[in-house]
Amino acid sequence: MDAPPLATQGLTKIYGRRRTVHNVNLHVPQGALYALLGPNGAGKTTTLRCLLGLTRPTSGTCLVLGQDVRRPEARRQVAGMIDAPAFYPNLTPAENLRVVAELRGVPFRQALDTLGTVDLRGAAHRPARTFSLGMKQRLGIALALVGDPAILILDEPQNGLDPQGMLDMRTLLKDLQRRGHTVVVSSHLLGEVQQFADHVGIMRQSELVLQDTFQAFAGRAATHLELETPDGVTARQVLDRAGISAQVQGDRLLLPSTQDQAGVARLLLDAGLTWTRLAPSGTSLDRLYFDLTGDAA
Ligand SMILES: Nc1ncnc2c1ncn2[C@@H]1O[C@H](COP(=O)(O)OP(=O)(O)OP(=O)(O)O)[C@@H](O)[C@H]1O
Repeated sequence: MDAPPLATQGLTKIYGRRRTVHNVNLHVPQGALYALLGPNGAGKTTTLRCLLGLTRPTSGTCLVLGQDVRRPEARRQVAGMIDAPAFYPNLTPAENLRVVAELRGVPFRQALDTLGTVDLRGAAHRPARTFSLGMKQRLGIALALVGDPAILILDEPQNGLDPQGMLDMRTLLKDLQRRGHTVVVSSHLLGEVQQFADHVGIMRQSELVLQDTFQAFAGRAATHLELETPDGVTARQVLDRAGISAQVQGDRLLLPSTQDQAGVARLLLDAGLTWTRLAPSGTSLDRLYFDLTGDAA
């Protein structure tokens, strides 16, 4: 089996007498858009710093495509942005890219293409100090993309952004994934992460307390599968014939949460039915997150 793009084994970091990361076994699958969630101080940034090879673990290892991140060939596969984006504010994006391209031995033309990916081509020749926070974050990502690393690690890229900036960042993250990058993003905003991540790891007080696909995580919160369809009576008959008991609640049907969502969708489609909503619901995800972390989402 191929090694996953990113993994940690027993990752532990101790600063002085303070244990910041304890025995974390992260597993980030190929092509994932993985959110590392947790309240402030949970140990997310330290974990990401170790994954980027910026901080040496006290014990345990960080593996990039199966190799220790401290090996140069592993380091070349992973890039990112920790805390604030790092660039020369008095230089333009094009000038910043030239500096990074030279450092990484990448042709300048190729480096310049990253501005298209982050939608900053129109601002290529403006000093970066004049940028909004969202533009600065996107410039930071463009710089990380120089050399086309397989894996991107971004520490709270949505922090401090206004709603439009958040939306742009969400779109960019999905686009990076579509372009084939494996992306890891830390956040303390469950509501945001819910809108883009397909995998989730949750940290609390230095430990990884949950790691799963987002769908499975959401499934833990669900007590039932909720179906809204303009043709509830026929839908109920179709489900009944397939041995699925559905309760009627107002204009919705509630199915057991154990039902396979894709299977139910297939049944409805085969019967020529449409629906406006088919999704797990029940205990709120916020509640589940709070129970896991003690943090209000
Ligand atoms: N270089 C350091 N020296 C000493 N303590 C540190 C250092 N870096 C982090 N810590 C401590 O480790 C704990 C975890 O910090 P970390 O930044 O990894 O958490 P986080 O989950 O990213 O939180 P935040 O969202 O606030 O950045 C914090 O209490 C922090 O003060």
